[in-house]
Amino acid sequence: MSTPHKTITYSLRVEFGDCDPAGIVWFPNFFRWIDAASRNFFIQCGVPPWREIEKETGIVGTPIVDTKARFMKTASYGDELQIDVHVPEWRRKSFVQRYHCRRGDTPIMECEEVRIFGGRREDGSWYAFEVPERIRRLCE
Ligand SMILES: CC(C)(COP(=O)(O)OP(=O)(O)OC[C@H]1O[C@@H](n2cnc3c(N)ncnc32)[C@H](O)[C@@H]1OP(=O)(O)O)[C@@H](O)C(=O)NCCC(=O)NCCSC(=O)c1ccc(O)cc1
Repeated sequence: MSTPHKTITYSLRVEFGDCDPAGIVWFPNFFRWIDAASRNFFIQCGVPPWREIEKETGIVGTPIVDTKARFMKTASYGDELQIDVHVPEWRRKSFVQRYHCRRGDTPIMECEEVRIFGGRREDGSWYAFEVPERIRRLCE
C-alpha cells in the first residue's frame, strides 16, 4: 500500500477586492492563492526560500507547465478558505501538485498542476532541472 502523501494546508480570508461585481471570488484570484499555497508547501516541508536554493542549485522557482481546475461552489468576501496541498507524483524533471480549496468542510474548487524546478537562461527563458532528491525527500 502506498504511503500517504504529506499534505500542507494554506489558509486565507477572502477580501472585498478579491470579488467580482456579483460579490463572488473572481476566478484568477484562486490561481494567485494556489501559487502562494504551492510555495508555502515547500517552505513548510523545510525547503529554504528559492532565493537561497538558487545560490547553490540555480533553481529560481517552480514554473507551471500544465493546469486543470474545477469550480464547485462560489466563495465571497469574509470567507475563511483552506487550501490542502500535496504532491501525488514525482517525475524525472517535473512533479504533480494537487490542491483542494475548501470553506471548512465545503469543497470550493480543486486544481491539479504540473510544475518543474526551473532555472533561467540569459535570455530569460526557463529550463528544467531533474527533480532534486533532497527536495523530494523533504516533501514526500
Ligand atoms: C518548462 C519548460 C522550460 C520546459 O522546457 P523543455 O526544454 O521543453 O523541457 P522538457 O521538455 O524536458 O520538459 C521538462 C519537464 O516538464 C514536463 N512538461 C513540459 N511541458 C509539460 C506539459 N504541458 N504537461 C506536462 N508535463 C510537461 C516534461 O515532460 C518534463 O518532465 P519529465 O517528463 O518529468 O521529464 C518550457 O516548457 C517553458 O518554459 N514553459 C513555460 C513555463 C511558463 O512560463 N509558465 C508560466 C509562467 S512561470 C510561473 O508562473 C511561475 C510560478 C511559480 C514560480 O516559482 C516560478 C514561475
